[in-house]
Formats: sequence, structure tokens, C-alpha cells
Amino acid sequence: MNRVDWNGLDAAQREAVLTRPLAAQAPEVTRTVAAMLADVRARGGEAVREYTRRFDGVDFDGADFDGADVDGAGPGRFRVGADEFAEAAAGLPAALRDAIDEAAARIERFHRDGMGTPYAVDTADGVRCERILRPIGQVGLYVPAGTAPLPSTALMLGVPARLAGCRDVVLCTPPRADGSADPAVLYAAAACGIGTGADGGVFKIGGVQAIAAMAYGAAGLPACDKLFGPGNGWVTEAKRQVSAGGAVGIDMPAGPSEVLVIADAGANPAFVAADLLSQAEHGPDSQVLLLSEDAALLDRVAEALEAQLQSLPRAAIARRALSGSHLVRVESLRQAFEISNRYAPEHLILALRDARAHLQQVRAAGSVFLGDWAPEALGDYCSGTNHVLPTAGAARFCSGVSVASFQVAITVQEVQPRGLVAIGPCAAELAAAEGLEAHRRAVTLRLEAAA
Ligand SMILES: NC(=O)c1ccc[n+]([C@@H]2O[C@H](COP(=O)([O-])OP(=O)(O)OC[C@H]3O[C@@H](n4cnc5c(N)ncnc54)[C@H](O)[C@@H]3O)[C@@H](O)[C@H]2O)c1
Ligand SMILES: N[C@H](CO)Cc1c[nH]c[nH+]1
Ligand SMILES: [Zn+2]
Repeated sequence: MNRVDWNGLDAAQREAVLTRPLAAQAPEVTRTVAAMLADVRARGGEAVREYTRRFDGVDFDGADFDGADVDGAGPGRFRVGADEFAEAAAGLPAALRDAIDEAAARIERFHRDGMGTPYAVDTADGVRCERILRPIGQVGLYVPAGTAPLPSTALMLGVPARLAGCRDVVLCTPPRADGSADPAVLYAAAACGIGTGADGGVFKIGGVQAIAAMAYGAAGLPACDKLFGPGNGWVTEAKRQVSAGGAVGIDMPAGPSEVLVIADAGANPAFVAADLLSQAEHGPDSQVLLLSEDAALLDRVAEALEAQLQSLPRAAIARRALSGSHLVRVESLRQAFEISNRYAPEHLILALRDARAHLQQVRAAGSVFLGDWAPEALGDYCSGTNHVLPTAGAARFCSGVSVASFQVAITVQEVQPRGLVAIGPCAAELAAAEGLEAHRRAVTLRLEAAA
């Protein structure tokens, strides 16, 4: 990891420290993704099949890739059949099944309490305004499995989708080399009721081609109203591009993982190093930052990182992520929070003695971890909060996945004649000021009728 002193950097160098690795390669990714999306749009399932062969090394040689035959899922098809679900559940170690069930229950507990509630207000006598909630009709979930399958992501998306009442849920995840889906992802999907009923289903499709298939409807998938889930740079760019057209919504940019740690002299260097590595091991594009006033702490964390890397199976990936990451000496905690709020990290760990007291200084972050005993990994799996979170600075303006992400809120107004008499003149006056005569008449005609 690169070691810098914030006060010794000029503006451009500071910018470089806070620039995400993906930003540098964006134009090339943008072009590749645009071409792939256009191809799936034009050629449908055949293009999905071709990209699956190219990127995942699997050739699904089913009969009809565009819908007619997908219900009879079997070997050679994108859609996961009942037999593969059953095999997955039977083959999974009991301890893993229990862990998935336990995590699902805690995620549900947290998300259920945070569900938005409809409300109604009489804004005037005879004027009732309401906000009601409806589940989004057709939702598409993406569960990454490039560097490693993430069954926890299936829970993070599937649990709130179910709580919101979404009935038509499809889930895409890249196939393994033998053409099967990761069994733990299937078990987690099934635990959320995805893929086992008549509606929706789980499809073995990854990357850009999965996002295209869910956005446009291809390879047996319906065109979805909204897409959810994290992914690498290609997946995240694909989500951005399909949503730019306005035909499909997305949850947020949830790209390569990030963590920013603010640590004081009392922090445990081994804990801090482990937290940095747990995001660095996600992928070479991950970025991790450590800010501290204490130079000795930065030294000890650097040593701990090296020591822990020795026994890390994904050390090569983590080292690449660390090469684009920094250990930053700051002059004060105040400066640390200024930097953090500007960076707007996906995850923010406050390894501080009085962490809660500093929470009020946090203005932008996907999820915050207070103190020494809340490793970010708990939020990834089972504390109950959602791990699908905004990256690349998007935490400045959007939030992680919640039940509300799967709902639309609709406002309703019900007006009695006395209500129209009460507020109609206000509307008529404003309509006249805007020169919109039809608007004004829609009110005044009724005022006359009510008189
Ligand atoms: N922000 C969040 O909430 C969050 C949560 C979990 C994971 N993540 C991130 O999700 C990412 C998962 O990435 P992953 O790679 O492991 O899995 P992935 O499923 O996102 O990507 C794998 C797919 O990428 C495609 N691909 C690979 N190389 C390509 C190329 N050269 N051109 C076009 N497409 C290509 C392939 O189709 C492959 O199936 C990681 O970066 C991780 O940090 C983020
Ligand atoms: N840290 C990831 C979000 O950036 C989520 C995750 C899933 N599994 C492990 N971690
Ligand atoms: Zn993680």
C-alpha cells in the first residue's frame, strides 16, 4: 500500500489518492459494454449464449434461447431446473445451510423493521392526501460469481424483494465451468422463494449479457422494470447504460468493493489490516484507504498487512487492489472526516476509542462500522444490514438496498366538495399566474358547480 502524508500532497496528488482504480479504464469498458448490450438487443439469446461461452467457458446448447421452451429447463439451458435446486440443497454441508438460514433471518429482522409505512394526512378540511406503497412488478437480481460466488448477495437482494411483496423475481448468476450454478447461491435464492415457484427463476448467465437479458428480455428472461445487485466494472457499467435509456431502473452503482478506515493510536493493527484485506480480496479493482493521525499505527498496520498476506489464498488479487490503495497520515480526525465525506466510501470503519461520538461527523457513506468489534465482514454476511451499497462516491447521493428499493410510492388525493371550495382558489390563482387556462378552468368549473 502506498504511504502518504495528506498535508504534503498538492491538489492533484490528493485527487489521485481518492480516485477509484476503475476510473482510469472507464472509456474502454464503456465501449465494450455498449457493443455487447447492442448485440444482445439485436440477437437475443444467441448473443447471450456466445458471451457465456466466451467469458464463462460454458456452451448452453439448448433449443430455444428466446423463451418458448424455457419452462422445461434441463441440462444445456440457462434456467436452473427443480432437479438442480434439489441437488444443491442436498449436497450443501448442514453448517452452511444453517449459516445461510441464520443470516437470512437476521437480514429479514433488520429490513422488516425498516419497511416504509403508508400514511395519510388531511391537508385541509375535505382534502385527504395519501402515500401508498406497491411492489415493483418485475425485478431482476444479479448475484456475482466471477472471482467467487456470493450466496450472501442472493440473501441481500432476495430478502427485501420478498418483504416488499415482489412476485416476479428473476435472478442471474454466472455459471461454473461445468455449467452448473453455485449450490449455495441456489440454496440462498430458494430460501427467499426465488426460482422454486411458477414465477421468476434463476438463470445461469453472468456479466454484461445477464444485465442485457434482464433489461431487454432475452434468453428466456422477461424485460424487467428494475435491476438490482453488485458486480464488477463491466456489470456496473452495463447497469448504468441500460438505465440511461430510461426503460429500466437500477438500484445504484454497486461496483468494486471499497473500505475507508479511520483509526486512532489505540486501534488494533491486526484488526485494521484484516478489515482492509477483506475488501482488497474481492477483486483487483477494490480500493482500501486507511486514515490516521498516528504514524506508528500506520507502520504497524503496514507490517500486519504484509504478515497476513502471506497466508491469504487470494493474496495476488489483494496485492493488486493494495497497489491502488493508500495509508494516509492526517493532521487531525477533523481532516480525516473531511476526506472521508469527500470520498464517500461504500464502507466506513471508525476504529476509534469513542467511535459513536464521531458518528455525527459522517455525511456520506454506504454503511458505517463503529469501534473495534464491528468488522466490515459482519455487515457483509449477517449483522442484518444490507451489503449491496453504493460505490465510486455514489454514497453522496444514494443509499444501500432496502425494502423501499423494491417498492414504488404512489401518492393519492381524495377531495370532498368542501375541500375543493377550501383549496380551489389557491390553485386557480397559481394556474392564472402560469398562464395555464385549462388548469384554472378545471378548478373554477368545479368551484361554480359546488357553490
Ligand atoms: N458494492 C457492492 O455492494 C458489492 C457487493 C458485493 C460484491 N461487490 C463487487 O462485485 C464484484 C464481483 O465481481 P466478479 O468479477 O467477482 O463477478 P461478476 O459476476 O460481477 O463478474 C463476472 C462476469 O464478468 C464478465 N467479464 C469478465 N471479464 C470480462 C471482460 N473482459 N469483458 C466483459 N465482461 C467480462 C463475465 O461475464 C463474468 O461472468 C467485485 O468487484 C466485488 O467487489 C460489490
Ligand atoms: N463486501 C462486499 C460488498 O462490497 C459484500 C460481500 C459479499 N461477500 C463478502 N462480501
Ligand atoms: Zn466483502
